[in-house]
Amino acid sequence: MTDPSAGTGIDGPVLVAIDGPAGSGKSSVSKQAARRLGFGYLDTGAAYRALAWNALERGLDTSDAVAVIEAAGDFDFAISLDPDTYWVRVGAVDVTEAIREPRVTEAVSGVARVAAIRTSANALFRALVAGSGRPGVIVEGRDITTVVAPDAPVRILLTAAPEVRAARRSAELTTQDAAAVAAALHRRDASDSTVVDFLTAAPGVTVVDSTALDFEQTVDAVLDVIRAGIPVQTSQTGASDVL
Ligand SMILES: Nc1ncnc2c1ncn2[C@@H]1O[C@H](COP(=O)(O)OP(=O)(O)OP(=O)(O)O)[C@@H](O)[C@H]1O
Ligand SMILES: Nc1ccn([C@@H]2O[C@H](COP(=O)(O)O)[C@@H](O)[C@H]2O)c(=O)n1
Repeated sequence: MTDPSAGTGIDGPVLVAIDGPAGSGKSSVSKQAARRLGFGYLDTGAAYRALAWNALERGLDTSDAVAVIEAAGDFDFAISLDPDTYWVRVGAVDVTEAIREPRVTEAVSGVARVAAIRTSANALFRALVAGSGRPGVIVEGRDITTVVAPDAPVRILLTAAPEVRAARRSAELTTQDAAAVAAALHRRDASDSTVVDFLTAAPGVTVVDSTALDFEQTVDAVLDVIRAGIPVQTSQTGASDVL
């Protein structure tokens, strides 16, 4: 069930929803756009990754829904919404780097396919936005435009051609074989897209295709969509303008 006020900005921060496949630029572009707006930034994939990390640390089978639910039982998750100081913690452990390890990336889809986990995660995401203390939060993931915040005033599907996404990811992971990196990325998209649809834009969702754009051009394209969608008070007369 969705919170009827989620994303409207009436009772809390404005929510900007961004979805897209692996390597489309969701986290890097959202983080930079949030900085430019003074907004918070919420990386929802980090929650699924941290839970996968927790399960692996405990030696649990991440393809077993019962084991995954067990791992979620004492899961003490915390994340920064500050785009300038990003961190992720499980209990006292800083897992910001550890959740990017290939073993976690391989396991995360198994964790994310468990319906009970998704329900709890979505409630957590809405609570984090509501308590952010920011005028707005850019929330990125796979089902933000459709499930977490379908009523958000700005909803974007950020995409790029599969070979371009694979090349960008491969450029980050220079110690790994490029073909293996591309195969892992496409395998994860195939698995994740059986659970939620982030490859086609739902009605009302704006597509930003970064295939032919560089990073800054993509940030600007996303900011254009946000500014077009969010009216804010800019004068003491109460006149409405855009960011
Ligand atoms: N328009 C762009 N042009 C060039 N490089 C880009 C562009 N957008 C993003 N990148 C780079 O592509 C890589 C992947 O981006 P990022 O990690 O933000 O993707 P993502 O969608 O969050 O991926 P994942 O879902 O796997 O976490 C990063 O190195 C980022 O700097
Ligand atoms: N809204 C979301 C966000 C993420 N997932 C799952 O988490 C994995 C990691 O996400 P990244 O954005 O860090 O790559 C992703 O592969 C999905 O399995 C999700 O299901 N819903």
